[in-house]
Amino acid sequence: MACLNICKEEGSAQGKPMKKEQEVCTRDGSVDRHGDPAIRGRTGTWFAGILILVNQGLATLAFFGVGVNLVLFLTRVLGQDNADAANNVSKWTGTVYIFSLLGAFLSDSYWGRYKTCAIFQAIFVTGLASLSLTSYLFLLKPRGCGDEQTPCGSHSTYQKAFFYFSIYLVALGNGGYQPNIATFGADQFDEGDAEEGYSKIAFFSYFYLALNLGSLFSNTILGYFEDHGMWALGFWASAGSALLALVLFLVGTPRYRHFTPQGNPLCRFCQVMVAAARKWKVQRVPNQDDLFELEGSKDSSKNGERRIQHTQGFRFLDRAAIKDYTEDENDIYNPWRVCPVNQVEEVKCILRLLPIWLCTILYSVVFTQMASLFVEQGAAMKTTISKFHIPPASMSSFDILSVAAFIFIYRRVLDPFVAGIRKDPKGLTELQRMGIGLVIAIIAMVSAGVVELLRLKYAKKECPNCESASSLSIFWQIPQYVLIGASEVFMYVGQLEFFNGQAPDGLKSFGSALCMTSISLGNYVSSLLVTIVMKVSTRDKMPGWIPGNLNKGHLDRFYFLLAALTTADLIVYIICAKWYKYIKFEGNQQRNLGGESKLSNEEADLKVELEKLSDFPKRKSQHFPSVEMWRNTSKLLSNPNYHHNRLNSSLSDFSGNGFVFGPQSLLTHYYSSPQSATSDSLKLGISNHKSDGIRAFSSSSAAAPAVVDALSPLASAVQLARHYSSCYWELSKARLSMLVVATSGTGYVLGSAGSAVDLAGLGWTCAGTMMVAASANSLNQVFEKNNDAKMKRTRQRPLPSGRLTIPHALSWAVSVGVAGTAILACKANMLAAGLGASNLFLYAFVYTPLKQIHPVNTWVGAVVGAIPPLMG
Ligand SMILES: CC(C)=CCC/C(C)=C/CC/C(C)=C/COP(=O)(O)OP(=O)(O)O
Repeated sequence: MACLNICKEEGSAQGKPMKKEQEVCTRDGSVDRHGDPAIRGRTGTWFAGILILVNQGLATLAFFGVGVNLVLFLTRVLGQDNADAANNVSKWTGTVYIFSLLGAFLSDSYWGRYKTCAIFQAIFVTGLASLSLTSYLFLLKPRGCGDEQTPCGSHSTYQKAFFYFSIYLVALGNGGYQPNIATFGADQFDEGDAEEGYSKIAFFSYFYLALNLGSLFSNTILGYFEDHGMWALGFWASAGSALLALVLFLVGTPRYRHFTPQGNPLCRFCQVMVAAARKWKVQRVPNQDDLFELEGSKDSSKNGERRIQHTQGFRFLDRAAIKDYTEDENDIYNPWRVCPVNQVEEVKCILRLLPIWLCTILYSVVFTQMASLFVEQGAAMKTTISKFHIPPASMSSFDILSVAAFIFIYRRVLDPFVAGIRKDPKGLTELQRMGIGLVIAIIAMVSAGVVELLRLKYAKKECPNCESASSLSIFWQIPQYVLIGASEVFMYVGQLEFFNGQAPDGLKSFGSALCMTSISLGNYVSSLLVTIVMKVSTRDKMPGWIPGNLNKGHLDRFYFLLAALTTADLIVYIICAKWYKYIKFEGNQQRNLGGESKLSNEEADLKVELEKLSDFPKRKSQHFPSVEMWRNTSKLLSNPNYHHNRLNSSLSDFSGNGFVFGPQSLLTHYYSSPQSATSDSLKLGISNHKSDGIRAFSSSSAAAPAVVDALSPLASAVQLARHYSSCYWELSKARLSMLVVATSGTGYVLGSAGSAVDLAGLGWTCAGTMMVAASANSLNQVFEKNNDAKMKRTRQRPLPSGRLTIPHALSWAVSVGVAGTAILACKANMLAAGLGASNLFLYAFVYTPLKQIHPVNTWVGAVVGAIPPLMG
């Protein structure tokens, strides 16, 4: 009601007709900083979201600026031995994750996410500043010590105490802030709105990307300085970055949306358990109507929290909601005797999440290998290219690049592709994605095992007695890093979305903390596993699988063991995922992120109508819309809720997801001007309203067969051929590709200087280059469909104009790309094919995503342009 009032004031204050409630206020119960219902246009969404993403990137940079080389600091500066240093780092890392539970608890119960983030970030900055100061003033003595050659002097107990106090402040600050910032970012998008719900899902991917980019900077640049003894610089840079992150966070204060904390969840949990146990002997579990519900102001759902639908599982807990008092006692109910259904369902939700969460721990065991055994394996390989040394730990940059590329591939290609195939805008659910993450993790472990086998083979052949060395290049590790990066995108982004979306409203931060604790437990399980493996494998005086000298061990077997364990975990996971029931809310409070439905009720109705309409192209004998279709359409259009913008945004939402429905343009056409839809244009499925007057086919190429039925066979064949050839021409940016071919051909001719030009070779090289360039351009357009739709220059391209579907364009791109590379490989040489394929990758998967992120993409574009002459 409060929301309605505010919205009324909004409308009348401007002297305009009053806007509808859902257009102005958020529908998820979020409030602004004054506690009033949040107004959609003034709060949240991407302004707040981007601030939070940048804040996360900077804070991660700061955290890893300390974490990445802490073990080196302890050995070189504080003079600890390797084992003590490793132990201290493990304790410190573990503490970060324990503090994450504390942060989640405080924010869910009392402080709310904004306050918790601000307080813990302030602690984080204080810890970093104190660490920088302590190091600079007391620990880095004599000046310049702490690199590989110069050890530092001894330190007093006070100085060491200051150091530990500082790094544990950093742990407290980061731990308490981390789970809350992810959830707080997600809070900025209203699930009740289709567009914002979609942005919320995107937010989790970008959040993970920001996290990775921040750590990339620390792993490479800060790591380099610290490794060379410039510790104070590294720590001050971290402190500065954390301070900047905090300032940016505070800058967004007026724009944030908030959710009111719901009180101590531990207490609510215990109440349900105690109340259920007290009524253990109650025979009959009543039906839902007999269960206790809070009414009026006591109902937490009036407080922004949605009521969870009653579910059938864990029925013994329903006993907690059996009323065991008479009606007149209603006002003074004892929460330790009877609990409302919503409270009981909260407990059930968490119990359902636990098996899934347990299955994710083994994935984290695989993930942690990247920071430990992968590095040791890399150190035992050939780490030089000519005179340049590649630090084995820096190979994790491939993981980070892979994360960036796969976030993009997942969001722009795979999800729309799956949605297109399933004819369902949902795409993959979080649980499915986490399953895919496990599968990729298994492949990564197999790949690491195979590389280790090869490494051992080379080591034994060339230098049987060498200490941990092999002539196999460290670049053979790239696939395992890339695969781990890909698996993270599916597993960790899926996990973030899943635990955040599936946790009850009062426990959202706890949901994010579950992800963090899974990583931390992965660390502990990993060291437990290593200990067990070493104990078993060192029996009978054997060196064991993972000895100091890896050439004497069998790291390959350890990787294969992990692959086998992850496979077993995958099987258990599938069973748990099948058993899992997504959270559902009562009435129109249905959530969008649950995977069951990403649509609000309004959109769901619209989708049903559209799905009926989408049958149109399949009914080949019907060239005119059926009476039922007309009725559905007019019902849809006469409904005032489906105002123009909403309809269009819903349509573009569906098509943005690759959801194929034929009469999209038809429907938009009807809606914008029902009278102008001539029966001819309906019959042909051709829309006449394109701005450039081009008669284009209707939005989906799936509609083409229906169109063709209306014509004579020959005319239809010609029409189809013209349609597709013009689509492929435009998709391949044929004129640009021909220019590329010209540079490649010139290179070929210049390269044949002194001898006659082999014309056949020239022809094949040009053809191959043309096809690979066409493929690169087509992929570029697939990834840029949504952006192209926004610009006048590009909105007529085949994908944004709806003349071709994404799966169709992808099939074309893959076919010409593979064929072109094969032609170059067979008819030119492997170098040309390799350059062509790499250039395709560079343009489609590096330049294109970078284009939206940073102007540095122009440099990548320059390289892309420079490679074709080299191919020639
Ligand atoms: C052999 C091989 C793979 C060659 C590739 C050559 C190639 C495609 C060069 C294009 C280079 C480039 C930076 C184009 C701009 O794309 P854009 O995305 O900025 O253009 P847009 O905005 O018009 O889509």
